[in-house]
Amino acid sequence: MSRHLSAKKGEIAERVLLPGDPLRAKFVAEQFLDKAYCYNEVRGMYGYTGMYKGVQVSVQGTGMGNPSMSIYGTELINDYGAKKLVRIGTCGAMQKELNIRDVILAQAVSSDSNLTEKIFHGCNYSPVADFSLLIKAYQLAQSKNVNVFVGNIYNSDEFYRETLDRLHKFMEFGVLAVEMESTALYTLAAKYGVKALSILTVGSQLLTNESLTHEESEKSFYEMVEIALNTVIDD
Ligand SMILES: O=P(O)(O)O[C@H]1O[C@H](CO)[C@@H](O)[C@H]1O
Ligand SMILES: O=c1cc[nH]c(=O)[nH]1
Repeated sequence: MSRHLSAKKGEIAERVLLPGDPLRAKFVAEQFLDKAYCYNEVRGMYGYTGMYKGVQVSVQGTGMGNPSMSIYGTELINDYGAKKLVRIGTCGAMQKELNIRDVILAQAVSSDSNLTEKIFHGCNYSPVADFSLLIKAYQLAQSKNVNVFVGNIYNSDEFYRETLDRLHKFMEFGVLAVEMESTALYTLAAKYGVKALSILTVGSQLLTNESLTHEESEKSFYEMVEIALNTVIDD
């Protein structure tokens, strides 16, 4: 057991998928994993372990935002020995060529969070994806003809913003999309010497105000989840 997870030692796999929404964890376990069992219900943050193509994989909800991701990520790595962590999230698209349901691989993360400044004594730090996971996910996406984009994303501590100025500045510099957990994930992975990648499905297009409903969202994750699972089981 850890502070926020009730799994016993050995109940969580070294390969873990990380959706923000705990119900997405349940959905992935039910739709994609064999012999899945729920190892965590603490705070309703569901976590499951099962088998995918004969390999043990876990899927753990992380909640929203860097602080919540930091808690679950730290415990998964430190208390349970997670080695490959792949976020399966949603994001808001910030470039016009991106459409709802497109898939983004977050190569690098820009942020308005001061999480890394605190760690690095006021200096900038660039959280980046693990290259071996990134290239594998990209090749899988290409082989399945998924509309995939690779690049810089915007990690934010705000969902509802006082001003759109910062968002527009990131758009101007080609940043693909906004989400709320990848700074914490990539920075933790670097700290502990494990592998991490964020794969995101476009759930809303900020330039047109189009967005998926909750019901539509669930069905839109198949491509992202298949890419994530096949990436994480690869050695
Ligand atoms: O769909 P998830 O993985 O939660 O990701 C995105 O959705 C949430 C905001 O609605 C934030 O957590 C953001 O990062
Ligand atoms: O974090 C997020 C996710 C989707 N859309 C946003 O505007 N922000």
